[in-house]
Amino acid sequence: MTTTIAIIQMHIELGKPETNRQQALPRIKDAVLEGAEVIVLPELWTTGYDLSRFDEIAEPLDGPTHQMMIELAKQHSVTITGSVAEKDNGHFYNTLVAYDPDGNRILNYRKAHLFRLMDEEKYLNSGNQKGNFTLNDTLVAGVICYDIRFPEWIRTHMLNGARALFVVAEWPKPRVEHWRNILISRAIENQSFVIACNRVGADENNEFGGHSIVIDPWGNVVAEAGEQEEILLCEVDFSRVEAIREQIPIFQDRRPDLYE
Ligand SMILES: NC(=O)CCC(=O)C(=O)O
Repeated sequence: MTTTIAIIQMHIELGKPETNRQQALPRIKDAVLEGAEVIVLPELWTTGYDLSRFDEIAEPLDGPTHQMMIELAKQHSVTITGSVAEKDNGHFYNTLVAYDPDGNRILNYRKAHLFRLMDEEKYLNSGNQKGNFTLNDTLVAGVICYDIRFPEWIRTHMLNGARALFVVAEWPKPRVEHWRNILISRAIENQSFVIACNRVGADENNEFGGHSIVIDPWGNVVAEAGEQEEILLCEVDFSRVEAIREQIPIFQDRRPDLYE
């Protein structure tokens, strides 16, 4: 059985949550019309990296962005995911959430590795929980941008049994080859689907690279966007993971006794 995934590769207006929500809306509706069952939005898709204004624009987990995601999920019977600037008890987080078709929050993952090159460590707290969640009956994982540079972090999610890695990002254009190569490596070494959404456009400091991508557990790129706004659609059959994990049983052949 396949699942239709839609990756919304969009521009994000810096520090303008309501504008970004309104700009995402028609794209999400188009994705639904195309048959999407799972909709993936970028990292910090309502605020961008306006970190110094998070006191004004970050929201608690019942804020307007979450209400919108819940309503869309219920109205269109889809799962919807993306990271949102979170404010909790005076602390700020870059938090990846997912809502199922009943509007239940099935993922609440705070970015674990903060990216110094974009000043995250100055403004944000890091999370310390994994991003595993269940999509229909399939265990998957969700992480945020810089997290993909830490193969051991991704591996811990895969050792829990995840069959797919969802990634949301604001990944700058000058390093887009790192993005592609790291994601392909994470797919091959974990024999997992990788479903990754990057933004496009620019803010005051960075131009972003697009190239949202879907990679199968053999490492083949099965769908890839360009550098402009785009809805990237892809059918994914999560059951393909088993056959590849049987053919080359890396999870059985691991030698954790040697790795510490
Ligand atoms: N938003 C991010 O975490 C960017 C990570 C990045 O650009 C990298 O090179 O790593």
